[in-house]
Amino acid sequence: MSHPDHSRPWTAPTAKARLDARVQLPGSKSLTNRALLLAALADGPSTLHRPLRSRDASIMAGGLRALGAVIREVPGDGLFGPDLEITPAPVVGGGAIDCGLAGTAMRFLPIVAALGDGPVAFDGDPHARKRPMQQTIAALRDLGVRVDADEPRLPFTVHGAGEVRGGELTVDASASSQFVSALLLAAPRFTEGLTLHHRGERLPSIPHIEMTLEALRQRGVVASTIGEASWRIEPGPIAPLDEQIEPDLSNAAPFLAAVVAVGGRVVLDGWPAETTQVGSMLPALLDAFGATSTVADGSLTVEATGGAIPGASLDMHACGELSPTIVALGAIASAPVEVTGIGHTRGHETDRIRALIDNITALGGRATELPDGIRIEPAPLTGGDWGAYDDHRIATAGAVVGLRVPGVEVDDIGATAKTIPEFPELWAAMLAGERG
Ligand SMILES: O=C(O)C1=C[C@@H](OP(=O)(O)O)[C@@H](O)[C@H](O)C1
Ligand SMILES: C=C(OP(=O)(O)O)C(=O)O
Repeated sequence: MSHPDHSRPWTAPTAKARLDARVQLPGSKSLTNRALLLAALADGPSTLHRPLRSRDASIMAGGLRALGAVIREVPGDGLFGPDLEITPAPVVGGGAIDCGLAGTAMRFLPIVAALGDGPVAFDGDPHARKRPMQQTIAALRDLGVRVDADEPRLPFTVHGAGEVRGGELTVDASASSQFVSALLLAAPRFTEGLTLHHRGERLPSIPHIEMTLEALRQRGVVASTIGEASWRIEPGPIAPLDEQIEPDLSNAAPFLAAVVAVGGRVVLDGWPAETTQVGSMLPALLDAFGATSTVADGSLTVEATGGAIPGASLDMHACGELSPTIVALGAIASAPVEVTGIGHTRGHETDRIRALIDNITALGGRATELPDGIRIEPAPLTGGDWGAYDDHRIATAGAVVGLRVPGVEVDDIGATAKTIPEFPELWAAMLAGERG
């Protein structure tokens, strides 16, 4: 698929007719980046079929290469690019890793670097330097690993000493579940494994921790939940695995929300029978907005009338990554919509609560900040600028609003390159009613 120049403002297409489309989406970011990391630490080569190809996935692969792994492209079925073959090697230090804006890279890779034998310098995009990192640095220091950091955030240098003993550790993962996942993923390689406890005011995105545990178990690691917010990873080898990556169900959110906005029907192919992705919550979320979702023969079908969008009050602490799309529906709903449990998304690619409120308000909408969320009151919207703030999900939220509001100009649709570089083409194909 070609990638036109998306550096100029992108006028979100307004839907002219009810949808009738079949959509196929690229691989999951969270599954791809876990599979890459575990393959790099495994005791034999692995192949990933249909991995995600995007900025975050390249950053993870590049970081693992800097730490010694050999990752090469091999021919696949070509749906969204080649497959990847990963050959592990002992973790080496001495390099530098640019984490871009990828939370998975900036939280997961420093723990892998600690297994190596020398310094690894970590940095990222300007906004990455604002994302919460103090728990990564504190956890490494508690594990006896030297970290040089002027501030408790990027940039910093991890000094691997060839071994991490592990044992028992407590972290506060209130700001991101990724602090927990990072430690669990590397823990089979700690001499004593790891007993990890979270102690803090909240724990967001628990399904992503489940995804981490499941990815470990699929590779023969003994990984268990031993309390409300405690986990145990036994030390031992990580088995190689040839795996087909599921489509990114979180990136399905705007495509499926489009049905609620416009009416008609979208069929999403490759819907897994079982999954640890938070996108599995989308059918229930969209049904709360009057849609009807059915799963049959490996596809999800979402249908809706395209009439007035009802109000809803949703606690999204488990699936904050889906909240920008749901807030976008709130902006075009006919009754108040409240999304709570998403205070931690202030530390995502941008402060998502601020970005959504500013964008909706700029179009004439009425959105207000709650201690841990957003409330949107119905108001007529007019076209205007929609800032992406380097955030793929804020950019695609603008696309959803633009389905009903003519003249929504997303300033940087290229932000979608973080996890779905094909977004503008796939969006246009859905609106054209193309059958995939
Ligand atoms: O582990 C992962 O792959 C992710 C965990 C979640 O992070 P938070 O717990 O910071 O929300 C999620 O929002 C992010 O997109 C991906
Ligand atoms: C929060 C997200 O990303 P990251 O992995 O950078 O934290 C996201 O994709 O919604």
